Amino acid sequence: TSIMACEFNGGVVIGADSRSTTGAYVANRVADKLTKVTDYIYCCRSGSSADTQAISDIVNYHLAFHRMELGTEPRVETAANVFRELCYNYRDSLMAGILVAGWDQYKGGQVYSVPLGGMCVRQPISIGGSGSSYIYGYVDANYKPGMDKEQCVELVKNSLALAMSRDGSSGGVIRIGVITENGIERSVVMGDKLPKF
Ligand SMILES: C#CCCCC(=O)N[C@@H](Cc1ccccc1)C(=O)N[C@@H](CC(C)C)B(O)O
Repeated sequence: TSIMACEFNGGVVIGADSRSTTGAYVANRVADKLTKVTDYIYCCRSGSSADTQAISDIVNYHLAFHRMELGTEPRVETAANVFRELCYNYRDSLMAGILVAGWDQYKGGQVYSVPLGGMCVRQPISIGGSGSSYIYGYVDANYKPGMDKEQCVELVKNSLALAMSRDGSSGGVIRIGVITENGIERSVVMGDKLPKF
């Protein structure tokens, strides 16, 4: 898996490849790793498909309940803390590297990384999954604070395309999500349209 999330003024851009593997076998070439938590909060999943599906279902349930009690949309930080609580408390039983990203009325666009051990840290830009190993240098060299939505989309597409070209566990299409106060706008970059380097 190759996943990425990037903050911009007014929202976040999330992206993922679409390959699910069992060893070298491609179990699914059109997997959807961008998973809804609330209308304004999504997560990018890497690691065990089963574990990350189970975790995101539980978080979705908790936040739906919290939203009813609260009477307004939950904070992105709250969603990240529910992921962290689960990923930390059951760290010996899980294989889940999750990026939590979304928009709320208090702090706008936010990205929180919840890697394998169950820590939680906010980052303006974050990458994850097996493919991320190949693009740390590219992301460090090309990320600048204060990028707008279009620049973030461009960086996410180029970064994931590079990771997908080198990582055998990543491939397929690039799924993109842009989350703002208006909700999410999804798009897909097909194999023949991937940025070529
Ligand atoms: C059996 C079976 C199907 C296993 C599917 C399955 O979880 N594949 C995993 C790799 C993995 C992990 C842990 C145990 C085994 C196999 C996979 O493709 N993970 C991708 C993300 C998920 C959300 C699709 B990515 O991280 O590469």
